[in-house]
Amino acid sequence: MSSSGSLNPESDSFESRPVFYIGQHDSTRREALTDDQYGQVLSSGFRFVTAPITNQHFFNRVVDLHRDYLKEREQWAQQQGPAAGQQANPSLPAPVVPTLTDKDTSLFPGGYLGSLALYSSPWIDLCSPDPHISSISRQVLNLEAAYANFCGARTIVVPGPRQDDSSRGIAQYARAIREAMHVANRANVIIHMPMYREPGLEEKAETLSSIFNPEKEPEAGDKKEVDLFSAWDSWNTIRSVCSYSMRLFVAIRIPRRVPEKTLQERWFAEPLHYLTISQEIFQLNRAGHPSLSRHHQDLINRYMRLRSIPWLMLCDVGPRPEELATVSDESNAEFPSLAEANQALKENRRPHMSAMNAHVGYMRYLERQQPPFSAMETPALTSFQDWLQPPLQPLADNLESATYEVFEGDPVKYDQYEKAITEAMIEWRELKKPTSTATPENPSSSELVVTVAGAGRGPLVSRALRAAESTGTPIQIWALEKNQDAYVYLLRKNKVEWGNKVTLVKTDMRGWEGPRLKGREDAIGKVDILVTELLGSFGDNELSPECLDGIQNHLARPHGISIPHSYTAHLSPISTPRLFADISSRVVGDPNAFETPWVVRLFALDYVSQKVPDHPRFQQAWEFVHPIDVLRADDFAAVHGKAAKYVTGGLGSMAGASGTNEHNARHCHLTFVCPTRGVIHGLAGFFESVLYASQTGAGKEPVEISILPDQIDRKSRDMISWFPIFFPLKKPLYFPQDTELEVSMWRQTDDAKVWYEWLVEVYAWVGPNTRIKVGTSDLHSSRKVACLM
Ligand SMILES: C[S@@+](CC[C@H](N)C(=O)[O-])C[C@H]1O[C@@H](n2cnc3c(N)ncnc32)[C@H](O)[C@@H]1O
Repeated sequence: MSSSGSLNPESDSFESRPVFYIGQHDSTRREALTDDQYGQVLSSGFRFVTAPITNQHFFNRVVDLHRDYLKEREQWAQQQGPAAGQQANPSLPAPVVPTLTDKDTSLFPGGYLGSLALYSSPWIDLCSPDPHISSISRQVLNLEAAYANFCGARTIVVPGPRQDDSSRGIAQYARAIREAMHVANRANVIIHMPMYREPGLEEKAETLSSIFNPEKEPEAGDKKEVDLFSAWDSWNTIRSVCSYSMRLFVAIRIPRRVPEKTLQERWFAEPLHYLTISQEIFQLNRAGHPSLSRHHQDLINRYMRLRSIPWLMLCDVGPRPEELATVSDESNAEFPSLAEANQALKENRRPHMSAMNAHVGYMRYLERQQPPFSAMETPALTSFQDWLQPPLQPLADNLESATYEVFEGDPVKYDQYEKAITEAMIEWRELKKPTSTATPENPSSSELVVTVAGAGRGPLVSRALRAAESTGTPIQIWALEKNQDAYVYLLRKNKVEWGNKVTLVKTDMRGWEGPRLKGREDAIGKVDILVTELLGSFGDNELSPECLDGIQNHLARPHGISIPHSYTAHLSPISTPRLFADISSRVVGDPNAFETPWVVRLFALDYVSQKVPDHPRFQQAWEFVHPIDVLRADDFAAVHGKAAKYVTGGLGSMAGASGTNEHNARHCHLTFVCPTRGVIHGLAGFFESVLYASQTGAGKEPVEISILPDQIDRKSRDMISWFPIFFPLKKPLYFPQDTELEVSMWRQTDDAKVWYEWLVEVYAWVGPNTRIKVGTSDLHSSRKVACLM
């Protein structure tokens, strides 16, 4: 059979897609499968299977235990007479579930047990208001968790609470899970939750509560409005009580009706282990085969893009228990009937192998229909998803060649810089601006003085040379670099590639004396176009403003141009439970982990705020524009000398420093609107920059770069040089619906260091004109990991 190029791994045009890992769960299964049955399920296309930890025998034993206890209590009450006070004594003995025996389970260590997903008993009710039932349930869970852990289980699936209304029940459930995780101290625990409580899909299987305290079905009129976020809320309580353990995951049941995007994105950010799809979610297509709606397909495609791809668990789609009960007899397999052999031939399998399960077959089809990985989803880029990196210390540290090589792998940034330099050169000529090489003898010299400061291995120098050539602009060019090793590289490149056209200086740009122009080496000249790329994920966080302050006095006035011309920092509050868990796990070794702005390719996140008029989802914190006309540092240097600095190590310049960097301090206060309830774990930070803004007044678009999610495609599509920055919160901040999140952020400096401080406050609307404060974070500060100037 020929396969189209994009699906044939041998072909050059092969496109890869996320792989579906499909498992099977049977909600009526009360015994683990035998080896033969297991083999049969695998050969029908599944890759893994669930197994109950205990069996029907154990269930019967527990039910009998409770029944006997109730009987005993009644007898005791009759014997003791009507001493109501004694009967209500909470210290009276309650049922204790005896330890498991070999009759209670068909699981034993070894074999393929590690590849099974072990299912704890669905008939317990940890949320029960009946203290005996909740206690028995907790004991059962602990016995099962301990035994599964003993057997070497990697995953234990625990059915989630059946409803979310009782906060008492959810609290009991959450505490019981925490205890079970302590008991099963190695295995991952996965809570099986619905995406939301979809009417008609409530779990009906019997529980201890339904056996002993049957409730009447709610009347039709009792039906409440569906609260889309209630199941997520319960999950949030459970994982919070479990301190965001990295061993705790969630399996979500895909509903029949796919909910709105906000809920889909909420779950997208959670540690999803399984997506479970039960038989009733599938529709039959015209040919009678199972299929899923377009909305379901889109949902699955979205979740399959996560770095840890969730596994798919198909529930109750066969092979049916009765099919498995009649496990193929070897002799039958060797001598199949003619009809069986024919059918097997049609299905391209050997006669004794099971037929491919129709639902698995359909999922394999969906697997092939997924959009192929894009250029932004290479394995290297994907591996950076949600991976925390401490930000660079560009002044204190020197980068390695390999780091520069990574920068240079992204042509988009350099293309935009080249475009900006090109436009600046063209407009310089159009506007007939004088150049810094002009002298009384040669007043109309068109030779521009260009300086690339912080040249690294030289890619911007190459782009500046290319812009000069393409625009026919004569230039004198300088390249400055403080990294001595990169300087060696630049010297070589000048000889080999640039024909010694570039004047290289190994210096910190803040201490550079300025350009000595050709033919006038005894005097210091000025720079017409200053090109720098000192930008961090938040724009100013790698101290571009401070470095540019130190070199801008060499820029020709009034015509000199800085590329970049300006940059802005932007924020958005986000829910990112996985990063919170990751940072929490680092605190022991790194006490500043929660006060460090991390560079991270944010991926599994939920932007909790909605765009409304005047309050966009991404809001500008502040801006820096270059050059600056008046600098206090220049006045200070004139009085005290260039090298003088007064820093007394206070909390800001007001505490004793001379205040020469105070103009680079910033503050913002932003309001984000959240119509639905949720939780935030920190602030996502981004930047954008105008590299060059046209000066001709002809209404030309500025040349820009941006990493803002809603701007990057328009301004610098596919640019990968910067990942966002993440300002974490020490404690997750829960907020109700109709909330405003007020974010305050400061860029602080004491003339020797730069750091950020951030604070989030939660205000809830409780009336048309009344807002009350319902939560606040600590004031966080990155001063202990500040950038040194
Ligand atoms: C982000 S890298 C950019 C390198 C190169 N321009 C590129 O785009 O590939 C910033 C460079 O500026 C240099 N740098 C940072 N601060 C500097 C300073 N004050 N003086 C001179 N070089 C500096 C760093 O060593 C580094 O090589």
